[in-house]
Amino acid sequence: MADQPKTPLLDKVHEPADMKGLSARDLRQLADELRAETISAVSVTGGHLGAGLGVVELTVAIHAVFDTPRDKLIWDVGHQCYPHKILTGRRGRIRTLRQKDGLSGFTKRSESPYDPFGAAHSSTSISAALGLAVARDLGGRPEHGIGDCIAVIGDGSISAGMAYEAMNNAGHLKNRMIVILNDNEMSIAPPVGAMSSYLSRLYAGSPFHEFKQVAKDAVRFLPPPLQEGAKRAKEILKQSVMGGTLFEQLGFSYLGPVDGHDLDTLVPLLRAVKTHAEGPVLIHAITKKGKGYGPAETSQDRGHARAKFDVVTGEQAKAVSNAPAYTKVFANALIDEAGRDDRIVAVTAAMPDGTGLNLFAERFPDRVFDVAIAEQHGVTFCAGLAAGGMKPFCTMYSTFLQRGYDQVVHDVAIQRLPVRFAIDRAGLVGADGATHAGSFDIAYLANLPGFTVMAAADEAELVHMVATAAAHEDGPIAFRFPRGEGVGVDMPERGMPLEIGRGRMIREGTAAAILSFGTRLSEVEAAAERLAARGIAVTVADARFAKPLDRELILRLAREHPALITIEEGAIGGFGSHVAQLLAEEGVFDRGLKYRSMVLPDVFIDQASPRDMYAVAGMNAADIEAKVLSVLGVETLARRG
Ligand SMILES: Cc1ncc(C[n+]2csc(CCOP(=O)(O)OP(=O)(O)O)c2C)c(N)n1
Ligand SMILES: CC(=O)[C@@H](O)[C@H](O)COP(=O)(O)O
Ligand SMILES: [Mg+2]
Repeated sequence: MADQPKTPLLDKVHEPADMKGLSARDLRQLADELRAETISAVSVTGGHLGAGLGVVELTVAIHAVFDTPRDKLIWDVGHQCYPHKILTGRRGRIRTLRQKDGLSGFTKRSESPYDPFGAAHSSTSISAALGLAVARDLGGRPEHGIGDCIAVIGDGSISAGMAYEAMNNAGHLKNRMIVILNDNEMSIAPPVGAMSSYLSRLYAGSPFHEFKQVAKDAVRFLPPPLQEGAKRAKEILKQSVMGGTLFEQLGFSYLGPVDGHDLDTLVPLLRAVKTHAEGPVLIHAITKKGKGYGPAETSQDRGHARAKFDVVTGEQAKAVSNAPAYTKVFANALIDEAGRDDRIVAVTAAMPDGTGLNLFAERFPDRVFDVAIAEQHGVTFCAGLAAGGMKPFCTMYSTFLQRGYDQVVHDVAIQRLPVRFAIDRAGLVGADGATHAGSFDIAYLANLPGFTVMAAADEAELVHMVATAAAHEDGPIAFRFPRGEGVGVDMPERGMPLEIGRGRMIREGTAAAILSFGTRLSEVEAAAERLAARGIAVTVADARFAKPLDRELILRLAREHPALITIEEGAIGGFGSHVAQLLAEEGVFDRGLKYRSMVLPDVFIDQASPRDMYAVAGMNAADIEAKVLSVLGVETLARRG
């Protein structure tokens, strides 16, 4: 009989409880519909596509077998959580993903009880799941009724040290918890490191296909359906012949590798684990990043991140700006410097493309190192490189450098080693929201003795700062620049080292002085134009350095103006705080200077466009104009947008 048209199932699944009665066939259909919905949604919103497509079956199986939200499901990184969000009551909002007032692109506690732990930075899920499991076993508050604790972590994310710290502890504590290793042999780029090779050997060396056959065969002899899961799963548990894996040595029961797309294997296996597991269990699932969508499966990054795209062709919407991206400007400047200095090497923590070091690698394949998701190691690796006479450029997003901060202090700053920190994604980054904001690096670096801290005001300045860093041997030096495109200034032929601790004048006025650190300068100049139209002439200067400060420039601005305003794309405790400290110590405030420091507000700002996020932060041109007017006591009409 011709296949009957299938009744859509996804429309009937508003929460995981609606999945409990579904047959194996239904679950397979639900997975197909969920995959299609994920592709459709991301084609409209843009975002992380490949990872979510790779866990569609895992998502269906976990929510079918376990009792979320009482059972706690924690997604590592969380970039793969869109199918999870669709199945957990957020399908109606899934097309608001990563937009102002929309759904977060990662898991988020405040968004849903099905998100028991937020993420976005990698390798935290096992620690969090273990914490929840121990809280459960200690009798945590009843309303927190905690059942099973399940961490889903990728092969890239399990390369980070924090994952081993967690497994080391889990194997010691022995509380029941479940780790699902989602092994798709991809990080953002192809994975690197011995761990990745080990996982491949586990997969290659296992009776994977016999394993599948055993699972399939077991179905034929199964007793009545109610015994289905238990019997088959016992077979599967017994078949896990991979004794002696690293994970078992750490105290985990290791199951797998299993086909992470085969629901007929996954569901009984998870049922068996749910019924029989004692202590920590690790299930090694083999999946495909981008699974089920050709343009993702066949792309180099397997569809890791996508702009809005045409579902049929996979064609992505193009960025409109014609100014060069800061990341590309940085990469080309570093390549230029490295062509003249063979001591220059570059280090990334699993972000070769995002940092532009993929371009550097094309020119200097032996002078770039991808240390995997291992920022702590990456920083101290650079310290070792510097101690060995090299000129290492530790190239990390501001937010991810946070992961290696003790290494910055202990291994770089105290030893005053000349590590160069190329800090990309400084300031507010847009769709990735609060977890990826580069808000704190000024504060956490400029307070370190011997550190030199710079911020590029535009793409030309960035070229000069790369040259300055390359030439700087007297201790560690950092330069920061934002995500996205430059302002379209003329570009220099080559970078020229800046005089350390020297800012630059942009325009002269008398009413007030605005001292900018970083790329808010373009907004400051726009504000100055608005003020000039009001007959208020302000001085504008670019500080270039948060450390060492340009004392002469700052004291002169303070002396020659009734008001001084600083601005930076960072939280309190950074550039403006250091200027205030200087002015206070020099007694300038005693002489009545009006001083204001414009910094990011003391809140975590949710995702929106960078412009909208800076509007929330009160740091666009209109806000700067208003700040000057208020400091000068000029009453204003309601502020124009
Ligand atoms: C601490 C940290 N460093 C870097 C990143 C950037 N990042 C996001 S996803 C990803 C790769 C994750 O690979 P894997 O865990 O295998 O997940 P997959 O994308 O393959 O599903 C990286 C490096 C991050 N989120 N957190
Ligand atoms: C999930 C994750 O952490 C990365 O994919 C990050 O979103 C990349 O950020 P950019 O898009 O700024 O490179
Ligand atoms: Mg992976």
